[in-house]
Amino acid sequence: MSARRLPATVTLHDLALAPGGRSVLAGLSGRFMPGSATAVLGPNGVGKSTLLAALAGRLAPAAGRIERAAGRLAELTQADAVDRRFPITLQGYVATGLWPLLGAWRGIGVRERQAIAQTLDRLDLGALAGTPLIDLSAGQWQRARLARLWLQDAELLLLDEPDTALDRASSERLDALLREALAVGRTVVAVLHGRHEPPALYDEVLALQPDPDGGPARCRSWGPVHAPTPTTAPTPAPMPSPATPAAAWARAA
Ligand SMILES: Nc1ncnc2c1ncn2[C@@H]1O[C@H](COP(=O)(O)OP(=O)(O)OP(=O)(O)O)[C@@H](O)[C@H]1O
Repeated sequence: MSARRLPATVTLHDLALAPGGRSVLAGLSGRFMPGSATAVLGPNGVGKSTLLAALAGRLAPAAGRIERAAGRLAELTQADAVDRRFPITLQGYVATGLWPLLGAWRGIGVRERQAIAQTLDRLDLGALAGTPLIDLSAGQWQRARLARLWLQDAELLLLDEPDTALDRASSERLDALLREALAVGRTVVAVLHGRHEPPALYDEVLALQPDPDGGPARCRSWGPVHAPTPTTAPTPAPMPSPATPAAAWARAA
């Protein structure tokens, strides 16, 4: 992964989203900073994937706006959103991740072949390079999708359930890749369905909560996973409310 001069910063300004005309999310304001990994948490149907669709530019805001400063994006949609009956090998599929970098007319050269081979190795897919997509297990397919995402070398990584179907070893490989991306200033936003606490590599949590009156969901909290340690605190005061956004979400669930 190459370092880039133009990191991606994404700012939400009073964002409202209404897929299919249904008001799902409203009043969302905040910023995803370069080098940060944000976990988007919240109960089923609250609008996590909808938010990701908007960040990816697949869904226009119903109100407010999304400001994206520089950088390219790569997106991992939910696993079942892609039809893999298309007759192509795993390697051929992963190689399509290079299209945004190569443009329509440049062919794949030696350097690109090396990048593909290295990426397949990093996700333990080298032995499966010639396998048709349809023959992959769920976990192998998820790793193939991650390999394609990784090859895109994008500044903003949008991930919907990145650890779906991954065993422990594969999850660790994914974490290593994401840590590498964060170390060179990439911005990671991941929807983590059914989780109350994000894995360790996430440093920010955006927790969404449904509206009790049936209106659009809103932001419950958005901030660092670990609250800053006070430098001078002789007597710890009782905490009436949760200390971290993740704790807030866990308490609400
Ligand atoms: N195109 C659409 N038309 C109408 N409603 C939609 C559309 N897309 C999403 N929704 C609705 O928006 C709400 C939020 O869906 P979304 O998939 O974003 O939730 P989620 O938080 O990702 O849920 P889960 O954790 O179950 O995947 C749901 O009620 C869903 O039915």
